Amino acid sequence: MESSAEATQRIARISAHLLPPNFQVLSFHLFSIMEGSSILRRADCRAKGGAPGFKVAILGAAGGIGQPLAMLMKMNPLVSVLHLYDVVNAPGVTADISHMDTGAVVRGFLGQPQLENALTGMDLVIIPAGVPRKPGMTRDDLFNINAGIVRTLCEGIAKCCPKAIVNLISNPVNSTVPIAAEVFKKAGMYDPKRLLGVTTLDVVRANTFVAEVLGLDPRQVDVPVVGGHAGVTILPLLSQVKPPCKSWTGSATLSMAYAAVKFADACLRGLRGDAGVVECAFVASEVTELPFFATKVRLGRNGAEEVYQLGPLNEYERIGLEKAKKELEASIQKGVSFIRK
Ligand SMILES: NC(=O)c1ccc[n+]([C@@H]2O[C@H](COP(=O)([O-])OP(=O)(O)OC[C@H]3O[C@@H](n4cnc5c(N)ncnc54)[C@H](O)[C@@H]3O)[C@@H](O)[C@H]2O)c1
Ligand SMILES: O=C(O)C[C@H](O)C(=O)O
Repeated sequence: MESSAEATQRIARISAHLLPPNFQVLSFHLFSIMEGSSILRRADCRAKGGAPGFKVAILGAAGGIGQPLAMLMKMNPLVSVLHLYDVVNAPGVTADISHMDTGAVVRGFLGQPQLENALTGMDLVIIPAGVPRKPGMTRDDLFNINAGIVRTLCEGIAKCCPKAIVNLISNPVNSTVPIAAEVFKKAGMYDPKRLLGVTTLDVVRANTFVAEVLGLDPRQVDVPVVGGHAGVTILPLLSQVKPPCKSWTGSATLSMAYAAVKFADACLRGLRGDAGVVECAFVASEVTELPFFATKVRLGRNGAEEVYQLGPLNEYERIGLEKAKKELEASIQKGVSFIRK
């Protein structure tokens, strides 16, 4: 094993050659920023000496969502360490992202044997791992493959970072969140506040569409989207749009990465202790008779510290709510049975 003095000398040697022709040499070394390499220990030093921040892992980091999500999290000043895990292509994505001259230290982890190292010590785990829909499929069609993937990843979280906040993106969210909850219950570490299904894309879309209709900047618009994340369970409460108004394919990856970062950033601000951080999320809930439901939640040091009520609904929304609850109940049950069976 290389000593830290030797590592320092080696890095100094590399730095001395920081001229364009020598970028090949530098790249060679940077491309070894995978677990177990000597560069990793340098990364550890930077993490300790660098600006304080949170440790974040992305599981499924080489995918359509994972890659732009990793890029955006590397740009987030609240992140000090970024772990990128996938069953394919993690080394290449890690090398690529690590070249960005922002503060977060990036480390890559490839395949199941490295899952535990990827998760150990993490404050926030974001999960976009699993298969996406193809044309003609429903999100529920993904259940058979993604349920097993989410179970395995959550078993790792239960073992290695049981206090982490979990942002679950993998579809069908209406079932994968209950699956995660059951895995955590089995492991005896379930904290409902720390498990959040990411429904931010629905909010981001609703804000954008409503802003377009109203001729506003989407950043000025706030549309609560409640229920769940599939078909009729996605219920935008247009009667509660702010500012108030009188009228009114394949799988997303880039807008989803944006939405995931928006939500993850809110979780990190909550962890930091910022006041008044509120987002919609699919969480354990008593707002309806169902055990999970998406509404606005207040994010704090412990995750979803307060789950808000639905507020007044108009007639159209009340009918939508009943339809949403019926489908949601079946999806939740399906997830629970997958683990309890
Ligand atoms: N919650 C939402 O709003 C929302 C929005 C868009 C997509 N999604 C869902 O997110 C998931 C990912 O979508 P995508 O477009 O990035 O898919 P993708 O196929 O491009 O990427 C998925 C990644 O997961 C990895 N993966 C597969 N099995 C894994 C395992 N066991 N451990 C770790 N990584 C594993 C794959 O190697 C791949 O890199 C899909 O289920 C999709 O339906 C959710
Ligand atoms: O629709 C999908 O399959 C992906 C995602 O859930 C979305 O809302 O775009």
